Amino acid sequence: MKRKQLVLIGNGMAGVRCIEEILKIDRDAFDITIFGSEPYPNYNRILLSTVLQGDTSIDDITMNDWEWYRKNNIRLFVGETVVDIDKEQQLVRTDQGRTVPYDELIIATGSKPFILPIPGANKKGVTAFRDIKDCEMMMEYAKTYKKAAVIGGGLLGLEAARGLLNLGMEVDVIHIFDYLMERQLDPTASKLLQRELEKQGMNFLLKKETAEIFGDGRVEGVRFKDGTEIAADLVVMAVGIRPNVDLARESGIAVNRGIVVNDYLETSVPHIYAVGECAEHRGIVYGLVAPLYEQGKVLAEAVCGIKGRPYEGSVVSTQLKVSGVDVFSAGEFMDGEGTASIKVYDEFRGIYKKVVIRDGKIVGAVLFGDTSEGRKLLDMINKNESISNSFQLSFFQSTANSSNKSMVAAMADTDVVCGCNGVTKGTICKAIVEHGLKTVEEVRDCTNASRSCGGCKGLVAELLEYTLGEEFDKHAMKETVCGCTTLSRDEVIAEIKAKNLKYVREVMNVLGWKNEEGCSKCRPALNYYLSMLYPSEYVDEAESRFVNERLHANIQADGTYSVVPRMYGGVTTAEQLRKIADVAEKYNVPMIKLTGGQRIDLLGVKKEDLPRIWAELDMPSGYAYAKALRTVKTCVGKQFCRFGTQDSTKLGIDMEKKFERLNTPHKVKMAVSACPRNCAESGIKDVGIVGVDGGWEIYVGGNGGTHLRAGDLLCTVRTEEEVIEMTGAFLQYYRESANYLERTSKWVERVGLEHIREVIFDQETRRQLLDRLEEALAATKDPWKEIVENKEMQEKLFTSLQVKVPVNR
Ligand SMILES: Cc1cc2nc3c(=O)[nH]c(=O)nc-3n(C[C@H](O)[C@H](O)[C@H](O)COP(=O)(O)OP(=O)(O)OC[C@H]3O[C@@H](n4cnc5c(N)ncnc54)[C@H](O)[C@@H]3O)c2cc1C
Ligand SMILES: NC(=O)c1ccc[n+]([C@@H]2O[C@H](COP(=O)([O-])OP(=O)(O)OC[C@H]3O[C@@H](n4cnc5c(N)ncnc54)[C@H](O)[C@@H]3O)[C@@H](O)[C@H]2O)c1
Ligand code: SF4
Ligand code: FES
Repeated sequence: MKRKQLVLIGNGMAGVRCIEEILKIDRDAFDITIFGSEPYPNYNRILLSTVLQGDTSIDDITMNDWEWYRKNNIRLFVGETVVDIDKEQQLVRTDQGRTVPYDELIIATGSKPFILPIPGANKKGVTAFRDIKDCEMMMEYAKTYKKAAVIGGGLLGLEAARGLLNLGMEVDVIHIFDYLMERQLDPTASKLLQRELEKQGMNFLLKKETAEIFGDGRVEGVRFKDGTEIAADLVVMAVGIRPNVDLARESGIAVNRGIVVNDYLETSVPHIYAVGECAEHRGIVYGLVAPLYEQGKVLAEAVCGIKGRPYEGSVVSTQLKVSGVDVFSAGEFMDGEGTASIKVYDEFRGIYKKVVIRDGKIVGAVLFGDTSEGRKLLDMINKNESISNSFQLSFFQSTANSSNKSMVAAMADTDVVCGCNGVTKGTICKAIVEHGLKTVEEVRDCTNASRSCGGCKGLVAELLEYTLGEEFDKHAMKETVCGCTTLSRDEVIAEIKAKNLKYVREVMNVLGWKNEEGCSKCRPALNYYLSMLYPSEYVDEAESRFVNERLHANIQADGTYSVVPRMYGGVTTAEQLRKIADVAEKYNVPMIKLTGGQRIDLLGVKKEDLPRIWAELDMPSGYAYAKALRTVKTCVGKQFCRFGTQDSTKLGIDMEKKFERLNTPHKVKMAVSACPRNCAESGIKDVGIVGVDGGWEIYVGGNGGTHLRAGDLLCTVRTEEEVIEMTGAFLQYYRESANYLERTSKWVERVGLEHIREVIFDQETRRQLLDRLEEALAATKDPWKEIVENKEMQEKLFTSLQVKVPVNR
């Protein structure tokens, strides 16, 4: 039988979850096509706050990697926007001129951030906080600028403000009301929250209405309606969202605030459904994932022809993702006509709890300082439970004893543990026992619990401990390579050595990978570990690499690439500059830019032009895309600078020539300055060299990125040869003992400087490290040259159009 055509518009959290539910019901019912305007596979938008706060990286928030789409035979078009729905012919058209027919169509276009219509709102330096692009822009700005203003003291504004503080900025939060988060908190809880956030370093401007954002081209400040103003280099607008309904409205589908849907998520047009933040159900548009996932479940059944349980609306609860702050809010949290409330306020410990009661039933709650009862309260609201005397007693008692250690034991099987995904204690415990789950990641992959905001991870871990007893510690405390295995990095490496495994697939097969294809986390990691262990015999598996490394160029936001040729020590010649200029002119390169690492970057290059450009440049790859040595930045040094005590340029060039092309767990940046004035910024590099009288200081583990860290002084040596020797031993030890994707800054902190010193100061160990380093260096080749000389590789990599491999910067 011919499969029906299912099209999803919007590759976001709600739409893709609905597709997952459909696949669970009947994986063969549809040919599925998904369009997404953003250039990524489905990612966890919620965790952008965590990315900005520095607790996770953009690379780690992918929810469904490219492989998932491939395995489920889903045609995915990213960076492509649907611009028209022809409901008569049942077709969608995209901005790339593509036309796709549908039998069933799901609209999941989410929301657009609301941008205040005030003068200056389009200035450089003003951003919303909605997607990866916004998040990256803020992280980039924080490297250069100091003062941030966040407009909007709601959930998003406060999470953004915390992130910007973590990035080293001074943050003013501008809020229109006289207390924060008025949509979730009552004034008492809000004031406690404000006090806590002020302690963390936020500054609040309450009851302020923004009139204008001023600045000459770029943002310089914010002016208010009362005539006052503040300075700002970055302005983040977090004043709410608006459902993204233009496409539906223009296509003649009934739209109110959102796309109007019934209890089966059907719109006014047959065969067209809407789900997520773009949908309006019974007059309500939701902006949190829990209700959107509930909608997705009902819609999946409806699309598959099962008219089961209808969607009847949700009671929402929220928690703020700011460390050190526990706030919870659910349902009707403000006192009103016909309600009474119970309040507990422990001013000394900063704990406030309130439940709102109507007709003897709990209809809402606000908790601050101790949110352990949040889930229980939400459950009671959802189940319409009457308030009992025992509840009242426990409500008062738990303030005095707010430990939730024994909480999981006391929970009923029907109690919800993961609010975002609606997963109960009973479901989790059953899955742990039936599937032999041992880690939080395994529980997540099996039940979805903890897959969204991650706020329930602690409870899931406690449930594991409760269910597994002693067995838990052994497994769960260990960081596994990824969810495909229960083995840690060290265990995998030990097994590879012991069993003499030589290929990525072999490792996955022999070590019992749960997902036989692996995932975007483990495949590049295994590829690296194998190349590190067998440098001269291992054949690199390009398909296990991220797209940048596979194509030897950095993919840009618009799908073009950048080309950075190697310029040893940041030194160039007239001849090289002429070649670069010629190439840039011939291939219409839209931007030529100097990088922070003293290189020249040709931006906006078409993929198919890459091999010709490399051939014509005839310069080595600058590895600006790789987990390898990127650049050695140098200061002018004693040759020209009157303060210079050493020849930093020569040493920088020597170091770059020595270590170029060396594969490392993450990118490595170096710098050489010829005196402590440190013009090459040696203090914030993975390896930073500083000239001092009679020698060189070697600093390690510095980082100038999101996690700013000054390098630690490893040692002081006399000669350039010793610098290269110590650096080589340090790099090799890092290669051998760091986790894949662990920067030296994190690695040095994890293993400790003293330990690194003990290892590399020991002469015999150092000699062995250097021998292994030489073996690895001997096996490297310049990748650009290799491709220029190999027509088959050019054909395979640069002329086929669809390369869908993981992106990682
Ligand atoms: C920083 C941040 C933190 C958050 N934290 C939480 C939290 O802690 N808890 C919580 O529950 N919720 C949180 N949210 C809200 C949550 O992320 C959203 O509710 C959820 O992502 C909405 O899912 P959606 O699929 O409806 O929309 P989206 O995830 O926005 O997906 C819609 C997608 O459709 C694409 N699209 C739009 N129009 C078209 C078109 N015409 N053609 C093709 N593609 C199109 C968009 O580009 C977008 O990628 C947070 C949101 C942000 C921004
Ligand atoms: N932890 C979480 O659950 C979480 C975190 C981030 C975002 N989100 C979701 O993302 C969406 C967007 O969040 P949001 O905080 O932007 O929306 P929101 O509507 O919840 O809050 C916006 C806030 O901005 C304030 N505001 C409006 N106009 C203003 C102005 N001119 N000046 C100053 N303040 C003004 C409002 O009073 C309100 O408190 C929401 O759906 C939210 O639920 C949830
Ligand atoms: S670091 Fe010292 S030697 Fe190098 S350029 Fe700066 S002042 Fe001159
Ligand atoms: S509560 Fe958000 S992921 Fe479980």
